[in-house]
Amino acid sequence: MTNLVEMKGVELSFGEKKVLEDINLCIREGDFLAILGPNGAGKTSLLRLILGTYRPTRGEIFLFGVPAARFKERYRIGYVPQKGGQLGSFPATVWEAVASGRVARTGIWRRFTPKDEEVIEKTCAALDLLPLLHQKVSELSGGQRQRVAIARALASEPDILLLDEAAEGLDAPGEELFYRYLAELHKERKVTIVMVTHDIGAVSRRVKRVICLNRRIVFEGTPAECLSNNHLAELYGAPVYVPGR
Ligand SMILES: Nc1ncnc2c1ncn2[C@@H]1O[C@H](COP(=O)(O)OP(=O)(O)OP(=O)(O)O)[C@@H](O)[C@H]1O
Repeated sequence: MTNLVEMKGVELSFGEKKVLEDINLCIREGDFLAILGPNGAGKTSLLRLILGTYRPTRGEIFLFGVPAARFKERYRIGYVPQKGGQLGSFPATVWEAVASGRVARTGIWRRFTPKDEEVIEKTCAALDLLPLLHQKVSELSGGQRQRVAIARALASEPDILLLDEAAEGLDAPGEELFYRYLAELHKERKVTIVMVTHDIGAVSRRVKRVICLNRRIVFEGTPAECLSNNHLAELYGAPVYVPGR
């Protein structure tokens, strides 16, 4: 099985402040992984290392087998930032916003082919965005914008999708649709999924593997192992109530 992401002895510091330490991590093709951890644990920073927006202070990162600094095929990594990034001020329609995600694959100079347009439309359909295609993103609700952010990340047909608290702000039907779509992406389109989340209930039901992060990786295993051994209480420093357990 191919390693899509490999981190070896990775450390990240900002000045004197060590944000991540001794990170050894493999994300393999077909993984469905959740990263849990308290506020400030370094979860977003870990995603940013994968995205190449942060460089490690120490250690090595390989993306699809290539050293991260030399990795060019960025479209293979889809990213949904916390709260959908700055999509709220996006001066564009839903279709344009999602299409801008496709540009990561096509490059800015090439016109869209019918196949590009088909992918954009299918992605919008899967996230129930077809009725909103011509609306301005700035006029949407937070949950609708979040779906646009997810569709935008998927429009480049990435091999791996990084989601930073992406279900936050979705209502119950929106959340159900979101998880159903993730499961389908993972199963049918073989997209590898890495989600940073605080939603332990959702994690325990849906993912295959959990990583608990608090500057270091303090646990790695199945959701059942994570829940059965009090790792969460240790991680968060207090007992954790998990709905449905
Ligand atoms: N560019 C930066 N410059 C300085 N410090 C930073 C920078 N980016 C992150 N940090 C610090 O790194 C630490 C980890 O931040 P990070 O956002 O990765 O945590 P997190 O686990 O995602 O937190 P949350 O659950 O609150 O989103 C924090 O103390 C943060 O202030």
